[in-house]
Amino acid sequence: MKILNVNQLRECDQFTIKNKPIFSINLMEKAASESCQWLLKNANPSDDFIIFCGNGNNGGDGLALARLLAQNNRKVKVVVNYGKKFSKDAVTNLQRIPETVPIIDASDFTRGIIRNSTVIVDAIFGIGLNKNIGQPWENVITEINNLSNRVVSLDLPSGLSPDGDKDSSIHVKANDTLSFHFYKKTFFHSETGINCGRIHVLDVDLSATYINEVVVSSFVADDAEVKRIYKARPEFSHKGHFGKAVVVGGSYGKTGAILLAGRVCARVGAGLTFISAPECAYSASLMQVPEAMFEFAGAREIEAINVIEDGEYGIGPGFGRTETARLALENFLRGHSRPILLDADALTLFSSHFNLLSWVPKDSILTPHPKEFDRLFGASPNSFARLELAKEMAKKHQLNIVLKDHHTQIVLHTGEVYYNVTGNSGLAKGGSGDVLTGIITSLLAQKYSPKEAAIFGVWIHGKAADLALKGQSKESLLASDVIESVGKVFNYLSK
Ligand SMILES: NC(=O)C1=CN([C@@H]2O[C@H](COP(=O)(O)OP(=O)(O)OC[C@H]3O[C@@H](n4cnc5c(N)ncnc54)[C@H](OP(=O)(O)O)[C@@H]3O)[C@@H](O)[C@H]2O)[C@@H](O)CC1
Ligand SMILES: Nc1ncnc2c1ncn2[C@@H]1O[C@H](COP(=O)(O)OP(=O)(O)O)[C@@H](O)[C@H]1O
Ligand SMILES: [K+]
Repeated sequence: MKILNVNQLRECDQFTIKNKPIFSINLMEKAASESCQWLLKNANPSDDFIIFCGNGNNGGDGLALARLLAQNNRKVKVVVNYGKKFSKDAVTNLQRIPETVPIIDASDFTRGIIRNSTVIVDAIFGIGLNKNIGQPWENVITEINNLSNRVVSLDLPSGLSPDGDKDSSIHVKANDTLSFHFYKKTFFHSETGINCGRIHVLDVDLSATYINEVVVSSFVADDAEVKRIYKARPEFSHKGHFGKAVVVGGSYGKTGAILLAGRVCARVGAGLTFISAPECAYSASLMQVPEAMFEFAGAREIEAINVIEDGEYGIGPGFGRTETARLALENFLRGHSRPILLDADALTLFSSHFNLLSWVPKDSILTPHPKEFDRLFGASPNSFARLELAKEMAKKHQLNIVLKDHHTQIVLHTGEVYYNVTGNSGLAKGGSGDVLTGIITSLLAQKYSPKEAAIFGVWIHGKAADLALKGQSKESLLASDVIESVGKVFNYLSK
C-alpha cells in the first residue's frame, strides 16, 4: 500500500472531489460515517462521547460524527472554538448539529464534564496542521492527555504531522487512530507512533485512479504486497528447485545464534541448508538441526568461509569480531559476487574496517538494528533522520538496508522504503535477529530477489511472532517459538 505525503494527501482529496466527482461535504460525510460505524462497533454500548472539533475539515469530520452518533441514540457533546472562523464544510456540519447535542466553547471547557465512561474523540487538527498549537487548544490537549479516558483521534492525533516533520510541541496521545484511507509515515516511527495507539485505516472511497497513478517512494508491506511476492511451492519439484542456503557464524559462546538461523532456514523452505560454523558448534548443530549440513569453518572461531557452489549466504549471527574472523570475511567477500545478507557481528566488523563495504556485492542486504546502523554509518538524532541516512547509504553503496525496529524499514538502493506492519514486542529479545537472518537467507536460496527476500522475510518474521502469541505471551515468546510458527505463516498465505 502506498504512503502518501501531506501534499499528495491533499491532491488526492482534490482529485477525488473533481473527478469522481463528489462534493467535498459528501467526502466529509463518508469519513464521519465510517468513523461512526467504527465507534459503534468498538465502544461499549453505555459509553458517551465528547468530540473536540477544530475549525478546519478535521473539525468538520468531528461535527458530522456528532450528528451521526446522536442519530444512533448515543449521548454526545461537542467542544468547538468560536474564537476562529470555521472552514466552509465545518460550518455546514456545525449548522446540522441537532439541538439535543450540547455545544461547548473550548475556552469554557473543564474536565468536570467528562465522566469515566466518556470516549474522547479528537477532531481538532488533521493533516492541515501548519504551526505550533496555541490557545485554547493547548490547554484542552493538556487536559485530555491527563485524563485516563479512551482517546480516539480522527485521521491522526492532533499536533502530529503526517510526514513527521512539522509536529507541534504539544499533541494528543491517542489510544486509537482512525486514519482516512491511508497509513501515514508518522505512525511507523517510534518517536511519534507511540502517540497514535492502534491504527485503523478506514476506506473513505478516494479516487482509485489517483492512487494508482501517484508516484511515491514509501510503502506499507501489507498482506496484498506479500501475496504478490509469495511463490507457492509446486508439487512437481525436488530439493534442487529450492536452492542452497548457507548461514555463517556461531563462534564459541554464540553457537545458539547460528543454530537458530540454520533451523529457521530449513523451516522456510530452502532445498538444502548449510551451517558454516566453528567445530565447537558441530555436535549441537547435529542435535538441534539434523536437517542441515555442517561446514567446518574453524576451531572455536570463524577462520575461513568455504565456498559452496550456488550457495546463497547469510553471514553474521555469532560470527565473532576477532581479526581472524574479519580476515575470513574479507577473503570471502573478495571472491563472491552474488548478493548476500550481512548481519550482527559481520556488520560490526565493517564499522572498524569501513573499506570492507566496497567488497560487498551490489544488491546485498544489511540487517542492522539501530545501534549497529549508527556504529556503521554514524549516529542520528532520531529515527526519521536515521531513515534519511539509510536511504543515502543504500543508494551510495548500492545495498539494501533493513533497519530493524518495531516497524522495520526495508530501505532499497532504488530509493524505495517498505514499512513492515507485522511483529510485536515479544521479539524484543536476543535471538530474534538471528531468526530473521535465517529467514531471508532461505528466501534468497529459493530465488526470491533481494528486494523480495527482504520485504517478505521481515513480514514472515513478524507474522510468525504474531501467530506464536496464540500459545505464548509477549513476555514468554522465544526465538524458537517464532521458528515453530513459520508453518502457520505459510498456511495463512496459501489459504
Ligand atoms: N483526505 C481526505 O480524503 C479527507 C480529509 N478530510 C479531513 O480533512 C482534514 C484536513 O482538513 P484541513 O485541511 O481543513 O486541515 P485541519 O487539519 O482540519 O486544520 C486546518 C485548520 O487548522 C488551522 N491550523 C493549522 N495548524 C494550526 C495550529 N497549529 N494551531 C492553530 N490552528 C491551526 C488552520 O487555520 P489557519 O490558522 O492556517 O488559517 C485551519 O483552520 C483531514 O485531516 C481529514 O480529517 C475528510 O473530511 C474527508 C476526507
Ligand atoms: N518491539 C518490537 N516490535 C516488533 N519487532 C521487534 C520489536 N523488538 C525487536 N523486534 C524485532 O526483532 C529483531 C531483533 O533483532 P536484533 O536486535 O538483531 O536481535 P538479536 O539479539 O537476535 O541480534 C528485529 O527483527 C526487530 O525488528
Ligand atoms: K485529529
